[in-house]
Amino acid sequence: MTKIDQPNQAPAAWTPADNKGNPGQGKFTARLHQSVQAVWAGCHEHPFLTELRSGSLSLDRFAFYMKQDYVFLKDYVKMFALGSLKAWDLETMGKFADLLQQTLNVEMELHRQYAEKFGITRDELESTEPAPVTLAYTKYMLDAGAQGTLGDVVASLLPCMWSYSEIGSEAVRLHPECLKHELYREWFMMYNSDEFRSLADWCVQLMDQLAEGLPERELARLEERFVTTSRFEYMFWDMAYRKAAWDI
Ligand SMILES: Cc1ncc(CO)c(N)n1
Repeated sequence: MTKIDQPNQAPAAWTPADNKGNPGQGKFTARLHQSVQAVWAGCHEHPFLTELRSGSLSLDRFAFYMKQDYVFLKDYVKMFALGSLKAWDLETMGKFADLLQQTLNVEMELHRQYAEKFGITRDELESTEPAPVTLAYTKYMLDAGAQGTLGDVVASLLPCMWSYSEIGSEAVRLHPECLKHELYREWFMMYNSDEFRSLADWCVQLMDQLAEGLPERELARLEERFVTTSRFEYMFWDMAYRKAAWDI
């Protein structure tokens, strides 16, 4: 397996299969990246992220995001449990088990501490009711993972890691002023960290490995998973900006 030299950049170009049965060229993740270009660009340019970068995002919008993200993380770690369950080799099983333990016991505690800085108590986080978009996103992802193969688990998870890593690194590279806000800077530091980048790279490489030799019918299903959770990523930003909870 080749190392991706430029983290957060699309892997080498991909060409589709021809109609004579010859497979496409290049990495599957290049095809995936291509298929969500408009969706991910929509995320980068969504007012939630443009205002977060400039520091003008209102604290109540960010607090709404933090609370829903906590709900999201609870199901996100269950995807790691599914990853461990569906993997066949000890190395991948162990990697997902590590991710589960690390996210559940370390990242979520950091999330609770970070939320406190916005005046959100631990009780408030624990008792947050999932908003419709959060519910649709997490339950779609868990269902895709539960019904499918390890490929479905990874394809559904990949936009979470890869898009956040891209958002964090592009923000710091192109909009370094995002590190000036006393509260939001921590968020950018986290998603621009080497640790998060290597997590995203690992997930990209695993996706390519799992896609190798699969028939087009299965690749198309994995692509659909990837596109769907990418669209949910967009909707999550939009939900937070509009603070869209249940309205009935
Ligand atoms: C909604 C969402 N997607 C991805 C991540 C990255 O971990 C996150 N924290 N929240």
